[in-house]
Order: sequence, then structure tokens, then C-alpha cells
Amino acid sequence: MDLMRRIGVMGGTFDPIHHGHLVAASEAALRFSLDEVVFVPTGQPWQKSKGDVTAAEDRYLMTVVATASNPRFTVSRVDVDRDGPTYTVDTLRDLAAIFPDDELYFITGADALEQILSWHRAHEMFDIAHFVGVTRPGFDLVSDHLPRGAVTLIEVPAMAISSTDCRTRVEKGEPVWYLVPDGVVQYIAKRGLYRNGASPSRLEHLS
Ligand SMILES: Nc1ncnc2c1ncn2[C@@H]1O[C@H](COP(=O)(O)OP(=O)(O)OP(=O)(O)O)[C@@H](O)[C@H]1O
Ligand SMILES: O=C(O)c1ccc[n+]([C@@H]2O[C@H](COP(=O)([O-])O)[C@@H](O)[C@H]2O)c1
Repeated sequence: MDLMRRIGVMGGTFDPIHHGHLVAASEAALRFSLDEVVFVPTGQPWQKSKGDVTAAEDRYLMTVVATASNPRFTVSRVDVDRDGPTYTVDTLRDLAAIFPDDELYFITGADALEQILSWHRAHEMFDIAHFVGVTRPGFDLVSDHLPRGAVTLIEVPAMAISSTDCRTRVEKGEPVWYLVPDGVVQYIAKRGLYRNGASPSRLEHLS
């Protein structure tokens, strides 16, 4: 009996997680018959400007809330718990140790795929996981720059949603209902995230 499972890995800063992330993961799971999709919130996303990123614990908890209702979705703390800048090569090494008998599929949107050769030790990543590039409105989905056979491109339902737009809307007092899961709307309000352009960096007010 073949016990090898197919594990999707959806990395992101998730500041906040939105339905674009969830649809991308769900479609990749469908197309590749993934047994599980592990969402991995970044610890320190070195290519985003440091002061602008919400505390990792808040981003981690929003990811847990957003994925809780899907039995195939899980959340990993490997990047949140690792010191230093978050490199996907480390994420994949950690997950390969957790899932030693399984195949890893790293899911990434067209914008991230475009930049992927700027990632730390990028070429080593392709030995650990197969990459799945998904369409995203406003970006071209191409893989000509990547090693042959390393990436499969798939079309997913177009969700013109970004975390940046969600943060801006909250800051302006506009709703983010239906852009992010209901529990994430409530978490953002409860924690006062994204108001006045600043987020609390600790969880001392979390009751
Ligand atoms: N609407 C979307 N459709 C498809 N893929 C997406 C979408 N939004 C994000 N992604 C992909 O999800 C992953 C994590 O994205 P990230 O957490 O940076 O969200 P973001 O919306 O791009 O954030 P920000 O606006 O803060 O840059 C990346 O691979 C990104 O390409
Ligand atoms: O490995 C790197 O150097 C690297 C650089 C930028 C982004 N990434 C990964 O790409 C995923 C999406 O990142 P981001 O910054 O667009 O949220 C997330 O898993 C990041 O860890 C990875």
C-alpha cells in the first residue's frame, strides 16, 4: 500500500489572511489531490518592510481562525518560531523533516513566483518541493525563468483581493466582510489591528 501523502504548503505573511489565499490553496488541493495543505505564516518576511508587518502571533492566530473549518487545512509554526529572516528553503527543510515520507507542493501566487529567484538559496528549494504557481489578477503567471519541470502553473478563480487592500480598508473604517473570513473580521476588530496604520505588537490585551 502506498502511504506517501501529498502535502501542500501555502506560505504567506497573511497580514491578514484573505479569501484569495484560501481559494488558491483549495484549488491547488483539488488539482493535485493534496491530502493536506499546511499554511505557514512567515516569521520575519525580509522582503517586506519590517515596521509595517503585524506581530507574528496575530498573523498566526488569524490563519488558525481562517482555516479551522476545513479538515484538510492545518497551520504550522515553523516560520513563526524560527529566529531570523524567513527563508522558504528553511520552511521546506523543516516540513520535510516533519513529513519525511510525503511529497511537498509549495503553492505560490503569480506575483511571488515572478520574484522567486531573488529568494535565499532559491535553487535548493526546487529539490525539496514541487512548485505550484497560481493565477492572481493583475499579474502574469510565467515560469520560463524557473528550472524545467520544477513548477506547474494552474488557473484558479480570480480573487482581486490583497492583504494591503484589506489593511487600508480597515484603516479607513471600511468593511472587510466577505474579503476575509468572518472570524478574521472579528479578530481584527477585537485586537484593533490596522487602525491608524499601526498594529499592537504584543498580545497582552488578548482575552
Ligand atoms: N488574491 C490572490 N490570488 C492568488 N494568490 C494570492 C492572492 N493573494 C495572495 N496570494 C498569494 O499568497 C501568498 C501569500 O501572499 P501574502 O500573504 O503576501 O498576501 P498579499 O495579499 O500579497 O499581501 P500584501 O498585500 O501585504 O503584499 C503569495 O504566494 C501570494 O502570491
Ligand atoms: O526564501 C525567501 O528568501 C523568501 C523571500 C520572500 C518570500 N518568501 C516566501 O514567499 C511566501 C509569500 O511571501 P510574502 O512575503 O509575499 O507574504 C512566504 O512563504 C515567504 O516566506 C520567501
